[in-house]
Amino acid sequence: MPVGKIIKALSGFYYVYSEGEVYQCRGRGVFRKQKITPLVGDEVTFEAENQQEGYVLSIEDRRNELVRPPIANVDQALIMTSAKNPDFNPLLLDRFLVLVEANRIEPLIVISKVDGPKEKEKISSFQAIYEKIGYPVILTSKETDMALDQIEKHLADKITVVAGQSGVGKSTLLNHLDSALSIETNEISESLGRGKHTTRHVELFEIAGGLVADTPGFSSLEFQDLEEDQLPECFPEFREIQHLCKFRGCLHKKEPKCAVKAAVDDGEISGLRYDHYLQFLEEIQTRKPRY
Ligand SMILES: Nc1nc2c(ncn2[C@@H]2O[C@H](COP(=O)(O)OP(=O)(O)OP(=O)(O)O)[C@@H](O)[C@H]2O)c(=O)[nH]1
Ligand SMILES: [Zn+2]
Repeated sequence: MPVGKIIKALSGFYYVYSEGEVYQCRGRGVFRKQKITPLVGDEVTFEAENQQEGYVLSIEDRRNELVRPPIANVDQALIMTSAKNPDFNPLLLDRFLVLVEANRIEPLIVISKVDGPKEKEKISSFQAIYEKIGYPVILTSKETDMALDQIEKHLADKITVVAGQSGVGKSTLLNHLDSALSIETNEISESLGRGKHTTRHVELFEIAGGLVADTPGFSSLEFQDLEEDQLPECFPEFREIQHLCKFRGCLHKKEPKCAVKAAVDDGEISGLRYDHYLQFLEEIQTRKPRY
């Protein structure tokens, strides 16, 4: 039975990529009965007489599953933030990083609009914080042609979604990565008077030996599904030393003999990251229960 990966879902068809060819498939009837919806990113087995008429027969277990956009098995999130316009926002960056970590997705941080020495100076201390944690950080600007070769190196063999605040340059980057994508950037969509974020299908595009979603990911930045004990797991620099805390399940807040707090006091862990952690923890602890 051939295996492949769904790279596009549109009008009830699933487009399965397998060994260099794309097969247009329908889902098996039993999926609807079992309320299973195949997703872009799914690893599937299928059968097809020809490239127009196939059936998806089974879906492999998913490693993760994003809701908006609906994509399964995402390996990497390219989190884009800008040095200016909009202003660099480390709180928002940490929010993205937590959501990405919670979904077992690897982050790649791209800071855009580092157009000159002034911007470089402004973000250098932040860059150091994230690189120390082990996150890759790539700086881009118009002049350096968006550091495409550096970014492309991270795309091979992965499914990547691009995430980030409005206006940071996600569409600009995607268009540079593959001009065939021709995604509307802000200026164009505004001048045409069309609303942004019009509903469109999700599609994975092959770029630099990997697959990149053409629709930005993580539209909701709330920690809806995250419990308080999962939050420290989303900070790799806490994860690394928390076995040294006196209490198992230490939330690194008021507990005595907490290794994380000690590391913050020593400057080993960034105080800014720790402040954001406390803010997120508070948010989770005061969240209204859902029924
Ligand atoms: N100076 C500078 N401007 C940039 C850079 N990248 C993008 N821009 C500009 O930033 C603006 C917003 O870019 P977009 O690509 O539309 O941003 P986006 O993240 O896709 O925004 P949304 O579609 O609203 O989510 C445009 O005017 C771009 O020309 C950069 O590296 N340097
Ligand atoms: Zn602790």
